[in-house]
Amino acid sequence: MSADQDRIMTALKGVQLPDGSSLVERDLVRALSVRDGVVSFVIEAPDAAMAQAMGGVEVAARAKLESLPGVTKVSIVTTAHGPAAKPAVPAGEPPSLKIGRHPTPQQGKQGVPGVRHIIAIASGKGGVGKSTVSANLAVALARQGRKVGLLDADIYGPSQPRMMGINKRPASPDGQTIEPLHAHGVTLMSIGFMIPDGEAVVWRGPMLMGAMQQMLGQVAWGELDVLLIDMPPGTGDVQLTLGQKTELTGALVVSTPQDVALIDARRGISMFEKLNVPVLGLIENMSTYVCPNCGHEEHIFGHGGVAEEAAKLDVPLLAELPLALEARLAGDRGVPVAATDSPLAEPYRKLAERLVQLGLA
Ligand SMILES: Nc1ncnc2c1ncn2[C@@H]1O[C@H](COP(=O)(O)OP(=O)(O)OP(=O)(O)O)[C@@H](O)[C@H]1O
Repeated sequence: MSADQDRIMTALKGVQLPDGSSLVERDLVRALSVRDGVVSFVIEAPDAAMAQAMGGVEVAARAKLESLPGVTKVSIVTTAHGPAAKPAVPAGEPPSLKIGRHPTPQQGKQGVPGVRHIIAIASGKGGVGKSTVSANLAVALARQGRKVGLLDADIYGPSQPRMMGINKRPASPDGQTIEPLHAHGVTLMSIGFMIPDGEAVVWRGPMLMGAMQQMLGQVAWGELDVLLIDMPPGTGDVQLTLGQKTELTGALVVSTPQDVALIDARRGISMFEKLNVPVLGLIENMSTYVCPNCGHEEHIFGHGGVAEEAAKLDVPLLAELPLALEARLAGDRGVPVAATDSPLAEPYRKLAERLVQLGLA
């Protein structure tokens, strides 16, 4: 624990619970993070009733911390550990499926029963089109008759509900397993279906590890040829957890040809190498821009960078995907362009075909 974290924990020792004990004494503080004066943590109450009684405690904890020198912002989320009280749970909703619990101990890397390949789709940098590629590739594989799952693990901004055009809370008839949703022939699960906007952003290591374990192990994925995981950008806790704890077939790294994107992509690739996760190939997105009016082709973000990087790393450049307004509009509409008859579906069809030929999907 860092000196900053120590200081916060010491202050929290003075925050009393209704029964006279303290947050620290009862060991209810989770995922404490202190960065640039911003303090965030989770109060994990033992049950829903106690979580509800925590309102005053949250206010007191916030006031106490805000009075400390150097603290500029305090963000606290209260969650309940274990099942909610029965009457509070509407019928059909999963009572014991609180996503974001602590991980259960696990020996070594684990696969998902019934799933042949698990492929992480990653990028070094946000906004390069990783979610767009994940959605379209999943749909293109499904159109080729493959049984495909898509797990949206982008805790910072789950975009698959929007891109795949479906957003509702999955059911759990037995209260243990989560039934995934289905869209465009793809079996789909998103962290965004299960938690309120922004909640996961405050999670750190163990909470994220627990959430990933649940999304892989508690979801009834069924028999799949391939499960694609749309990762958060960068090289954070989700990547580490998945790389260390999940039997991944490998990772696909998406980048634009821009130098800054490539520098970040390189960082991502080196992380996967350290975790012994094979980098299956690179995908260049926003490769060229073809003007819809005059047909002129422009390399807006430069050209050839991703191909050079792939050659250097001795991994295949699996696709060069054009920058096209239609692709963005399709994503915003909830019908990925790969699900349509547009010529823009073609590069995704080829990418899917290539993965099947390589025995990866
Ligand atoms: N080839 C493309 N042509 C046009 N627009 C695209 C293309 N690829 C992605 N976009 C658009 O760029 C934006 C960012 O894409 P996307 O969300 O897929 O990126 P991301 O890498 O997953 O970002 P983040 O990691 O921040 O979630 C979206 O609005 C998307 O529609």
